[in-house]
Amino acid sequence: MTAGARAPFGARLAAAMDDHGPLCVGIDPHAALLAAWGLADDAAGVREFGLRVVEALAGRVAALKPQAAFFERHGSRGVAALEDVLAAARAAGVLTIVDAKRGDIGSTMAGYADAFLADGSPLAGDAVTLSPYLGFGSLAPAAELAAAGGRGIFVLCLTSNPEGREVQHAVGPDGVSVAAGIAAQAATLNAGAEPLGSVGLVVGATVGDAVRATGTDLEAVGGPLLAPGVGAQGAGERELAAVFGAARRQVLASSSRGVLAAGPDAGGLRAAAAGAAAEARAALR
Ligand SMILES: O=c1ccn([C@@H]2O[C@H](COP(=O)(O)O)[C@@H](O)[C@H]2O)c(=O)[nH]1
Repeated sequence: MTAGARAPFGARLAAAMDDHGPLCVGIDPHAALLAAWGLADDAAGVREFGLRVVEALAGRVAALKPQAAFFERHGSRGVAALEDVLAAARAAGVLTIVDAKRGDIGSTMAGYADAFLADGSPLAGDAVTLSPYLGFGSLAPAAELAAAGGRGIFVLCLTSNPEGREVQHAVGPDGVSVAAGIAAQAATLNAGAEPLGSVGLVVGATVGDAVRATGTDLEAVGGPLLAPGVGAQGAGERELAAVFGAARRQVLASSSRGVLAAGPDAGGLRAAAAGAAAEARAALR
């Protein structure tokens, strides 16, 4: 599909969430999961793992989120496996968020943008996760390329791990927390976009009262909120509802191991994803 023909990512994601529920399933081929699925811990194993998840869940969940780290740990062949998984997802018509968490000075960010967001790149997904800790403005090349091609970005804001607080809760001389500042800059980029902008944030479902504590206005972001931490990290319906409050309709809950542990049987994966999607829908309606 050419860039001109592709609707904005935010609109495509909103439609997919309406159709399938607010759930993204991560493709995280951990060594332990590969063993449990009877696959080798090598590039062929992660490729087969990813292809099976795509085959089982395309058309049944709003998005899939391959975790680049588990492919990269197998070197160039692992990266080629990620390319194959992304190609299969593209062919199956399921949205992909490449969880790569890239961040660098602007001129290098342009390289990452070309890798993960350019038409024709074998590593391109529909969106990519980015780290704003070299300054939100350093992400501009990715935000611009994403917007031009109908793709999206998800910027780390309040991550699901407890260590994130030391950076994300820090308050600057203007009295604004790092997290709130990131959210405000995302809101500026999404201004006027309906029904959802294409600049999303990552806000873990495990963060407790961090949204309030940091003064982060998630509703004003106007973009999707990718919420990892569901399932294996302990968050469920109660946490999703409590963390996101009035911003709940923007939330795309994300679970990897919580669903993947039900594999390799496609029926098991589908049942686990359907259960997680139903829980997310109930929590976020
Ligand atoms: O704040 C964050 C940002 C990203 N992640 C990623 O999501 C999945 C979570 O996997 P589970 O098996 O569901 O715990 C993983 O790829 C993380 O790198 C996150 O957990 N928290």
